[in-house]
Amino acid sequence: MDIKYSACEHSILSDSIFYEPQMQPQSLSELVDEFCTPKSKADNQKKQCLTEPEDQCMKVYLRVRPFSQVEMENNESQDCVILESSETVVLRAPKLSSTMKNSERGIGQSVHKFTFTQIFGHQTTQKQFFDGTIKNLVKQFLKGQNSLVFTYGVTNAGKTYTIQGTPKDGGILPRSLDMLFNHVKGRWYKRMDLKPFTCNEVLKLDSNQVWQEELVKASVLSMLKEEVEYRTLRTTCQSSLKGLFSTSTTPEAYSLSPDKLERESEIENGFNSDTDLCDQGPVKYSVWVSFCEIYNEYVYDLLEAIPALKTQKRRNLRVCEDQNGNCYVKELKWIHVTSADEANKVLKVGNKNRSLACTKLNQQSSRSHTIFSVRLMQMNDEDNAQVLRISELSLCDLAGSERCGKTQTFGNRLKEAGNINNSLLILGKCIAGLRERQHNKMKAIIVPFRESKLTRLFQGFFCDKGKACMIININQCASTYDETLHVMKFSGIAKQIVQIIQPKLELINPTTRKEDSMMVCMDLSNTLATENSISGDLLHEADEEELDVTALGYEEMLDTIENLKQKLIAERQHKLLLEIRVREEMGQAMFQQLMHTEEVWSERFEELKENYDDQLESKLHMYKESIKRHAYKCALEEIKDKHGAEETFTIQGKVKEPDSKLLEESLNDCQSQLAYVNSQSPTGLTKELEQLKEEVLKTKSQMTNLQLEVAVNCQEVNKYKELYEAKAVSEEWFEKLSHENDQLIDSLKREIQDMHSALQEAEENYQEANKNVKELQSTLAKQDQMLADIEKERADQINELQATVVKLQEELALRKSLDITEKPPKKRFFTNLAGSKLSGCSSVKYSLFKSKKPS
Ligand SMILES: Nc1ncnc2c1ncn2[C@@H]1O[C@H](COP(=O)(O)OP(=O)(O)OP(=O)(O)O)[C@@H](O)[C@H]1O
Repeated sequence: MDIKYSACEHSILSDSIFYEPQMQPQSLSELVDEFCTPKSKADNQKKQCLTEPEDQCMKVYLRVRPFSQVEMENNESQDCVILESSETVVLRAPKLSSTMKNSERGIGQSVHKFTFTQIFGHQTTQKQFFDGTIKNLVKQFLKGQNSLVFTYGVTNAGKTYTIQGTPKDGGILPRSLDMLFNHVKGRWYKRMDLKPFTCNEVLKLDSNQVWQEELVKASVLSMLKEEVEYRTLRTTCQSSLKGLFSTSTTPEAYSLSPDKLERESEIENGFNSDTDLCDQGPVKYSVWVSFCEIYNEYVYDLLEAIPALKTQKRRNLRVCEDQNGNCYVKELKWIHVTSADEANKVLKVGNKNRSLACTKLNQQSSRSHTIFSVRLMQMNDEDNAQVLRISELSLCDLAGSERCGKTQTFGNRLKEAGNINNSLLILGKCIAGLRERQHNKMKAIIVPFRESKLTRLFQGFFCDKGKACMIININQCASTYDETLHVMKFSGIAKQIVQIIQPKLELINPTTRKEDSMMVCMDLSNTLATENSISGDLLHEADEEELDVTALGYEEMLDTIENLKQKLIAERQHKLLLEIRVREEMGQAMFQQLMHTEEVWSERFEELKENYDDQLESKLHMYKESIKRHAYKCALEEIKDKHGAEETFTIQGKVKEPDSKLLEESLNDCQSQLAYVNSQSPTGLTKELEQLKEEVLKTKSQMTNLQLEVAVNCQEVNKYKELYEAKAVSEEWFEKLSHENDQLIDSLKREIQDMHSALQEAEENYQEANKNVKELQSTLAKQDQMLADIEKERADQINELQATVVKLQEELALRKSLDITEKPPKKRFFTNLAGSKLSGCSSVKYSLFKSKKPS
């Protein structure tokens, strides 16, 4: 099929896409089914989307991969995918697909039609695809817009090919890097002392931290084990260290291919991202990249070396939130790069670690989501740099989607499969929820971003802080038709999402690095309030956020404890429910398998029974016939011997008369034999008789054999009967198992209840303790008050005493002066002195007595 399409972007709804908000789909396939709708409903949705400005709707592109040689040989080409136009594709179910079988049974249709922003056929080159899809998004990224691109499709559909491409023909990622570095060429912010932390935060690094960054970069690039480059890097690193960390490798170090040059001139002719920043002087750039993967709900840094020992685990990273509610991967390595070559090397290192991890941990690449991110920082001044803005471009290669809901595995593997696909399911829910929220602005719609790491990291791009773009990759193979159809249905809803970005106006002030871990303290209560408005889901809230409790006050701490308690309860309940669900699913799967086994055995049993019945019947019939024939022959012989040939004929005629149809054939036989006998000599007849006797003997032995066979068959029938009985026993066992399961579920429910009551009790105890604390606090306050009163009283008494002493001293001085002038008799002076002392002491004693009064 030769299809060339011009780049045009229309936003027409898929005919078969619909989301029912009231429903809570349980699996991806159910969710996908939710998206299918009768035409009338889809038309309503179509009208709604058409009211939104076209360029504000999320772009969803479709890329169809060509057949491989092997696929052609395996008859995979059955015209399942028909590209009708640059926006419309028709999927026609092949004969053996479940979709076809279902449609034959009257469930669903065998032909589906979908529309996309643009469709790219199997002959589209990497350049055509880049130009027609991501190029504009990269332009916007260079202008400061956060952008996300994610590929979605079944395994082997061409997702990695689309993102990374081949060394000779790069995909959208290397092309975006080329475009970026061509744009910033010669306008580098040469120092490494400013590092973007999130899209709104910049860290100011001191010389030691810059040195550390250089070392990290050198160690990451050295993982490629390209000796020459490693040596160059070390020299670069050493020279940069010598030069007080002032410069990095020069951006001019990489050569420009003709392709690059072409793109460069395109950029220069096509747009200038600096136009709206020109009033702030010449713009300088700094580029940082990271590469991580989400496997089984664990985030791993792909730029971190895989542990050499099998016993050592890979370090999994945490997803945290900054003060503005932006999610980021804590401790993820961000490498400062100055050329597309360096960025490509980082990509190679990540890929190497990814593939190594695959062999070591027996993972498959399609089971993890990988995210390559680029942060572009724009500054206005070399000496006193002011950060104008930071933008982020993330390219995500999602895991193959066909495992969703289809994995009929048991036990741990079932759990694992559930984990792996959870993020895809939640992504679908988020996309559906977002559309619903936009559609029903008055309603508080829950968008469960917090339910998976992937959607937590995607949240910003979906919620006013950036733009997202989806690439659907499909192959045209008949064998994966059903999965491909799911992917197509899944993608449709995304096209209806409207994305309006809040403009960033303020300059970003660099902050110093707080701690090595770059932990950001958060007011959890505020976060919770915001979160509730966003998701309303306590279940997974802030489960991994960092919280500096020392920064919180007493009341806040109590709130935090309360919140954490709630979350713990919710988490436990969620885990229990999950376990119950998994057990139920396992039980159901086992039950189905048993039912299936039973059906197969019953069918086989019936078949065998019928076969043996037929065989027995035909053999018995044969016996009867041959015995009859033999008896008749014997009878004729006897008659012939006794009465002669004439009589024999008359008897033969009589026998014939009653028209015994059964014996007609035998009689004819006998007649011919008789005629033959008549024509034969007596010796011939004797011979014939001998032969007949032999025949009788043979028939007898045959009969014995048949009897033996019947006995063997009976044994076999008994065996099957036994098997049937065994099946009944296994049914019983299964019933017992399900009974045990029920009991387990009951006990788990009881446990939940016990936990509830224990928690309630704990809460009551806690409240009582709290009350006691409050009482004690009020008593303490009263005592403090009393102490203050006593101290005040004491101070008064001391003042009083001091006043008395002063008074006495004055009196003494007065008396002394009087003594000198009047010289009264000695006796009287002492009497006076004693009298005054006594009065002073009594007052002191009195005040002391007062102060000692019990409080
Ligand atoms: N447009 C294309 N043109 C030519 N070959 C392609 C194209 N797309 C994919 N291929 C080839 O198809 C194969 C599968 O592609 P790829 O590995 O990208 O699939 P995938 O969807 O990433 O699979 P997985 O989910 O397992 O990682 C590769 O050999 C790739 O080279």
